[in-house]
Amino acid sequence: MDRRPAVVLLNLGGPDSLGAVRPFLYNLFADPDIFKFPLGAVLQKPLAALIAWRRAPEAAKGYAAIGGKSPLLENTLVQAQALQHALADEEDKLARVAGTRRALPAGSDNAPLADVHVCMRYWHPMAPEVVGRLKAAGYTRVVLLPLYPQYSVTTTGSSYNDFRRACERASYRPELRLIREWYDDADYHQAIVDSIENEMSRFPVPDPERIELLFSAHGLPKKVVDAGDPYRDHIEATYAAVRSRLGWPHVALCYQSRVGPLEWLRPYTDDVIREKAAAGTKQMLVYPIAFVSDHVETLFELGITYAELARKRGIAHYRVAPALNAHPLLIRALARRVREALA
Ligand SMILES: C=CC1=C(C)c2cc3[nH]c(cc4nc(cc5[nH]c(cc1n2)c(C)c5CCC(=O)O)C(CCC(=O)O)=C4C)c(C)c3C=C
Ligand SMILES: [Fe+2]
Ligand SMILES: [Fe+2]
Repeated sequence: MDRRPAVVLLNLGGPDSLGAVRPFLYNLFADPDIFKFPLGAVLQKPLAALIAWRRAPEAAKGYAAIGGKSPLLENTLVQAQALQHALADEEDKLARVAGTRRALPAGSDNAPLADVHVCMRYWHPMAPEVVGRLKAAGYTRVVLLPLYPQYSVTTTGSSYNDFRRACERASYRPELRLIREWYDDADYHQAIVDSIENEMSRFPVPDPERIELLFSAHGLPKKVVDAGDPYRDHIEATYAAVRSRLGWPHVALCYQSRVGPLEWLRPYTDDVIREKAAAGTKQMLVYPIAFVSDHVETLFELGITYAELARKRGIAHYRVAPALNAHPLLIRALARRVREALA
């Protein structure tokens, strides 16, 4: 039987309990695409175990503060479901527009263009189990769609390598297509603008002239960018596009979530919060520009840690816009990219 293709949403994954924090961190630090230890491949795993063990108690505090686990899987599953619906509507609409509504399988008036699955990099469901399911179901075409709009070897690159390795190990050879990046999508930009305008209305003085807007992107060690990773260029292009669509006067781009002793992309979000506070900012809105799903770095780092910092420094009204999650314009952007990949 010639099956519909599969679309696999790729995301980072997060611990589903406090007990899972350490093994999740181990999986992350053992990945040479995200963290290459200077002492070479032999020591990667023991050092990953050591760092995971040292970092786990601190990291667990963040997960404890947001309900004892990462909400990333739930949020990604909601996105998968929304995309599944969008692909069904798309098929229906396309067939009607073309005047060639094809005979669809019995009982599925709105058969979707593809079946949407989720695959996480560092916590379940991970590539070996997802690949096993796809193989058993007999998919011969698989589109990989990272939920990272901007490409980095540490995120999309790592997930792609991991997925391909799992296919090889399972002797599974579907036609694989990777949607490498989609930071330039106009619907995605408009979704961000909508979300910012919506959040603005919650300030006591809902006036862009009176709000400092920070676009906070996940950071990356500077040496990764210096070695040619396009992530910073993609972030800057996203920032420029959204900024010109939005037209607000007081905006800045900064980078959060640095880990370890290396220098990361600057300016750091906490430094910018301090600077703006010192300059007298009273209303601040933070938009998590590199994330399309809420998780520990938006809910805890931005929503709790930096909120406390801002308040202590005198910023009376500090808000974080939620990530897009299942915003209809985001889902439309994703559906269009899938359709293009399948064309
Ligand atoms: C654009 C997205 C991301 C990039 C780029 C990225 C790079 C990167 N991250 C680490 C280390 C950690 N990341 C952690 C959590 C985490 N990272 C991302 C996204 C990007 N990371 C997400 C979505 C999450 C949250 C997952 C969740 O639980 O919901 C963590 C764990 C949390 C913590 O201990 O702070 C670490 C560690 C590095 C080293 C890196 C680039 C080299
Ligand atoms: Fe990260
Ligand atoms: Fe992080």
